[in-house]
Amino acid sequence: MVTRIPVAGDRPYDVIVGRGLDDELPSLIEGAARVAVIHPPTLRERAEAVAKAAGAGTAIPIEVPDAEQGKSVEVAARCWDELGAAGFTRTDVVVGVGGGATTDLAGYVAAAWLRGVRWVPVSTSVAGMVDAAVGGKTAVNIPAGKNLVGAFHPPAGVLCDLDALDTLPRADIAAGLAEVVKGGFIADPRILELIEESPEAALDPRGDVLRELVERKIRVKADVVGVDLKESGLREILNYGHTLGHAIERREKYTWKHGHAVAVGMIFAAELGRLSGRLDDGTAARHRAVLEMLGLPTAYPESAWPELRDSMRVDKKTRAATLRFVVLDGLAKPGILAGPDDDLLRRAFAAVAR
Ligand SMILES: NC(=O)c1ccc[n+]([C@@H]2O[C@H](COP(=O)([O-])OP(=O)(O)OC[C@H]3O[C@@H](n4cnc5c(N)ncnc54)[C@H](O)[C@@H]3O)[C@@H](O)[C@H]2O)c1
Ligand SMILES: O=C(O)C(=O)C[C@@H](O)[C@H](O)[C@H](O)COP(=O)(O)O
Ligand SMILES: [Zn+2]
Repeated sequence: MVTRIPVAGDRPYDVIVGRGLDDELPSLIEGAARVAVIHPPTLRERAEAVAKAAGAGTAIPIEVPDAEQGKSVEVAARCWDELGAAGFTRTDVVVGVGGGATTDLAGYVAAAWLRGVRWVPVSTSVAGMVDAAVGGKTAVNIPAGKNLVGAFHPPAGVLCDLDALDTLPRADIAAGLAEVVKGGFIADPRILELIEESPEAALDPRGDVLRELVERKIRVKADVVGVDLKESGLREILNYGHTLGHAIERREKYTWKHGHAVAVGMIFAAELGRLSGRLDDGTAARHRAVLEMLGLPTAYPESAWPELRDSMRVDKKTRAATLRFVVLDGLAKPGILAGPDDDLLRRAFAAVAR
């Protein structure tokens, strides 16, 4: 069974979820003479299969470092050199095969090449399928922070082949579920119930529960990015837990999984909402409970606070000197908390400090 989830916008596209989806690729790359297949070493075989499925176009395999190591200006520049050497034109297509880090890189390579060529994420991780591959946010990291250089560049279509999850380590399935939990708190509480009913089923890559969670979270994201691609308002809700999360990732030099940092960041954000009188105690406590069920981290060293506090200044939601956080006014009622004072921030951090 194949599910097609439409994403609206100037150039609408589908997120395709199912098993054995390689036959879907040719229609997404129609008219391309060249197809650059950007992938990390862990997914070389999968990338070869995708290159074969691309059919008529000449495949240009581009192997990049794994995970966040690949999300750099230097790696992007190497990809552009390879596109230049291959004579890559505006009718050619970039395909990213991998998790969220690889598809963020591939999308950015496509966004900047000739000022924007088509791209297709073939997503192979939970975080990639439910979040990174959908919505056209592409980026690389720089020393000043996470995703600080990038572009909004929607894909031509997204392939989420659930068979890929068979080889995804359990820790990465759980980390991807942190983004699914985010979708539960900001928009679709049924997601939380499904995980609470059976965390084991949620983590099983062959089961129906994980598929339902993946599809539900994609719908949450599609509904938001379909009306606010460039994050001029509504889209900010997808950043729940990310203000602190990105600061943790930067402090850990990107050795922490993104979903782990977002898990800690969501508990902090829930506490910010609670302490500012906007979120009830029960919903705040539910954050820790559901994230713990999935084995996700819920604490971070207390001594890191001054550095994290500084790092949060470069968050993209900041306006002038005013820090802005996504908080909840109740379950599935996201809002913005602008300019909380330092004492409130520190007290909220106490909820995760160890
Ligand atoms: N653009 C967006 O809107 C958006 C949304 C969410 C996350 N992100 C980004 O996505 C990244 C996190 O995503 P991620 O967790 O997928 O990261 P990732 O790409 O680093 O993948 C995690 C690990 O899983 C491995 N992997 C991926 N698929 C596999 C498979 N099928 N089998 C075996 N191993 C596999 C990768 O090689 C890597 O080691 C972060 O960089 C985050 O900033 C972007
Ligand atoms: O799509 C969005 O918008 C998000 O914020 C989704 C996040 O899960 C994702 O990690 C995104 O890359 C963060 O964006 P950033 O603008 O804070 O870098
Ligand atoms: Zn994220």
